Amino acid sequence: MLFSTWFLLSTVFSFLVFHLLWRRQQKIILPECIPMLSTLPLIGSVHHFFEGRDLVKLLRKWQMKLGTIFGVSLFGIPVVVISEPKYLQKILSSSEPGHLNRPSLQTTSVFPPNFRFGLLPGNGEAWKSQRFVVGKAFTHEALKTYLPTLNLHAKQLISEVKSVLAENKGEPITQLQDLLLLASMRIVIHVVTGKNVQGNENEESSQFLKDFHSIEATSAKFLVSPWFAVPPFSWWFSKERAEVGRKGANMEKFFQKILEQCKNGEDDSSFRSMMRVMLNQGVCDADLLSECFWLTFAGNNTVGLTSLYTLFILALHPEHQEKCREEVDEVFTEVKGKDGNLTYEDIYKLIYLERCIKESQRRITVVPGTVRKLETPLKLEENLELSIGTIVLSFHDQAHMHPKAFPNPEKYDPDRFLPENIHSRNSYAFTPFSAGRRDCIGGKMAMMEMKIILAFMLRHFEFETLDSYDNVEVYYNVSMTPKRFIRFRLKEREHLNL
Ligand code: HEM
Repeated sequence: MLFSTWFLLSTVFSFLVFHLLWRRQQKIILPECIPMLSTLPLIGSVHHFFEGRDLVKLLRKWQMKLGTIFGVSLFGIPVVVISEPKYLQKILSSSEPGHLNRPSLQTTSVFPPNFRFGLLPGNGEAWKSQRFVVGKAFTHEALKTYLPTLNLHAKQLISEVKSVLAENKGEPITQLQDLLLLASMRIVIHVVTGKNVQGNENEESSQFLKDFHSIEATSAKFLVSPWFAVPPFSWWFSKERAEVGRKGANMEKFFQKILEQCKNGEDDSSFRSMMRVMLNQGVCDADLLSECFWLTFAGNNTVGLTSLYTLFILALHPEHQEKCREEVDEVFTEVKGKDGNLTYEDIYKLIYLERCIKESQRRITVVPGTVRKLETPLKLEENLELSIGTIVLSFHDQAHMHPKAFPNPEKYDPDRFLPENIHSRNSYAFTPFSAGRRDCIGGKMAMMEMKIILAFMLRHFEFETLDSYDNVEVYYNVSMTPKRFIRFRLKEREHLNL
């Protein structure tokens, strides 16, 4: 009896899935002139995903074979992958509401159910009004007020690196990645909530950090496979699902407590946290807490990893490292007498460092692609139009290696970002923070943060690495992450008497 019920249910279920996939496959087709990965009935090109486990490596391989625009079918859903700057411009510069939405697939379902609202997962009118609200926390005036916080955490990072060096007694160190990720996490939480969670003295905040890292790791595990295009069966039946729900509830309590303090005027009054900015504009508690989660999620790994790759690449190129350090030393010499804190004006003087960060972002693009789901057709050329329902994947990773925009793309050359060179190429050729109306809202803050972290690091240490471009494998884990820790050798600049 039990078996026959089970058999009947699974037959009906399989039929429904089959029917759904079949209908979907009939509906949307890509223009014929776009080269496609070969397809099989129902599953489309999904079998190709078994050629390797790293999504970005696969996309690079297919691009080599098919060109800077190609199509993939995921169970009948057409995906167009583009890395040609003129096509990136078409999708990213569009302000047409039907070109601004991200596909709401598995992406949100693998996160805690209480965190469904926010800029990152949001779409349509709700996204538009939230972008206006959150935008007020990212104006130049607001960014200036975050500077003492950024300096504070950069100094804390230096003392932590010094402790690690003392423990390692001259041996190479592998802890830079963890230390940079922790620093960028503390910064973003501090700026978002107004609360400093530095140090492990507070059990509540260290539990929060643990829960957050665990949710990041779980979401990465589920988001890196092609199954993201279909309802997340693997997620519904996973053991992680209940865990994520529980941790999400704890994290909400953590944010809620800070919100109560904020409402009672007990928050850090030296600047207006993002939480306060939202509160002042009347965002309801549930939405506000959810947005705090997404801002923290978007703004920690990205900054920590980009800082790590910049230090690694500067360690590979001592001549550029030295030029950055000369610039940093000059700025710090002038800084003396201002609590050793870098000001907004100081940061603007770090021009060569900024060029090196950008060139590092070009070589290793931490967010390799961005997606949109078309709700109105998109014209790429006079006779090339993508229809409603198509997913457009802007593959920034490969746009950054386009030889026309970046001749000899393997070469590390910060001068590519001299003003005259920037002006001579399509501005959509370099888009680490994406571009257009739905670009990274935190891009300017991230650049400011990275410049402060790296300026302090270069001021205090000289960097060498035991690794090379060839043996540091960076794989897609939502952000591009090193497969194993990069090995550094650091020399403290004691002679400066800092
Ligand atoms: C190096 C650091 C960072 C990189 C490389 C980066 C990159 C990106 C990219 C590529 C997007 C997708 C844009 C699109 O779909 O077109 C994005 C979105 C976003 N980022 Fe960042 N990001 C960084 C740091 C930050 C920081 C520090 C914050 C905030 C504290 C932040 C908050 C966001 C938010 C909220 C979105 C969603 C924007 C929207 O949909 O309106 N990011 N970021």
